[in-house]
Amino acid sequence: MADAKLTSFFEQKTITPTFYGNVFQVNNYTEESLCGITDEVPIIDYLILKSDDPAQRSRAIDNIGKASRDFGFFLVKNHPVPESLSEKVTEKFFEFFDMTEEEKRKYDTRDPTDMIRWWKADPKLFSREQLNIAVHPTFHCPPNPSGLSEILKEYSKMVRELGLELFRAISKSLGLEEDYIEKKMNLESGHSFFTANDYPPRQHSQNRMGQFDHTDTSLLTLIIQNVGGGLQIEHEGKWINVKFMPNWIIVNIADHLEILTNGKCKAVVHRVVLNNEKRRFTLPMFLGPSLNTIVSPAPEFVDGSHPPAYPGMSYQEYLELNGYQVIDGKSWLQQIRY
Ligand SMILES: O=C(O)CCC(=O)C(=O)O
Ligand SMILES: [Fe+2]
Repeated sequence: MADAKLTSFFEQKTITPTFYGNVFQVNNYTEESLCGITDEVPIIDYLILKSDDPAQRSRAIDNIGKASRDFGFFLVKNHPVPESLSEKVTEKFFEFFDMTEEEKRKYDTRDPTDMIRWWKADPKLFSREQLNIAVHPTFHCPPNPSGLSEILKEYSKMVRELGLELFRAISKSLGLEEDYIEKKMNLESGHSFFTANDYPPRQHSQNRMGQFDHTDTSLLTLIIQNVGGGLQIEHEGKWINVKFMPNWIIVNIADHLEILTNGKCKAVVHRVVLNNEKRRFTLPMFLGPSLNTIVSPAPEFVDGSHPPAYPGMSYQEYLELNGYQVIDGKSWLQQIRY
């Protein structure tokens, strides 16, 4: 249940969850402003995180902590998810997106609580087709194309396990027990979902936007892509083009880790511009708390000089208030910060 401070917050402010309604903002983007810059981003070597040498492990944990605080973002290389599995899952989703619009419309339900939802953007605003699938605690998947469900289940299990390892490392980097986040956020019954994103290449699109600036609603997001060139993260007032090798996994710190740590970990603001030449597919897995977990800044992160900066509410309420999406292309989190 929302706390009193939150209720008064909503009485004072009118937040209208109009989904990507701000056309002015859309037209406001110039070609130049979408270019982004090339800069270093943190890279974590998973082999070092799992090394037998405690000194190496603790160096990797420190690096994860630093990346979570300074960037809200890092790349993971040498992780255990096989490249062949990521390729298979990508192929299957391309088969899904290549089905007729009539078949896909079965999932165009307009009900944000549905566990499988397909949706295509108004191409005048931005260019993206997406399929949301809730996979934990209960696994859902469309029956077609055949084979998608089996592959997605296997992939989902592996990425979730990787995510749990990262939660352990983040907990330790914060000076806490390694199962701190796992227990506090009830991850055993954590609500996790995928969004499969299909972006056309630039030359087949009316505009350059794939997704407006936003933070993710989850705790942590783990993403694979078929081709680079598209994702940009905001860091120190600049947009960095995220370039990385095939089979590295992108990790975003998301809203609920920022709320839980009272702002110590940063939810990264990011956006997607279209790849100039290639059709681009990405598959973020959004790892969240269980739907009924009330998340507020934990006592470990609150003191006289760090009062709670966010209201407490359940993950379900947060998703509902958010229309299960971002608002006006802006970070929802920025709007609820005290
Ligand atoms: O497609 C990407 O590169 C990022 C996707 C993303 O940010 C999202 O779906 O929330
Ligand atoms: Fe995102």
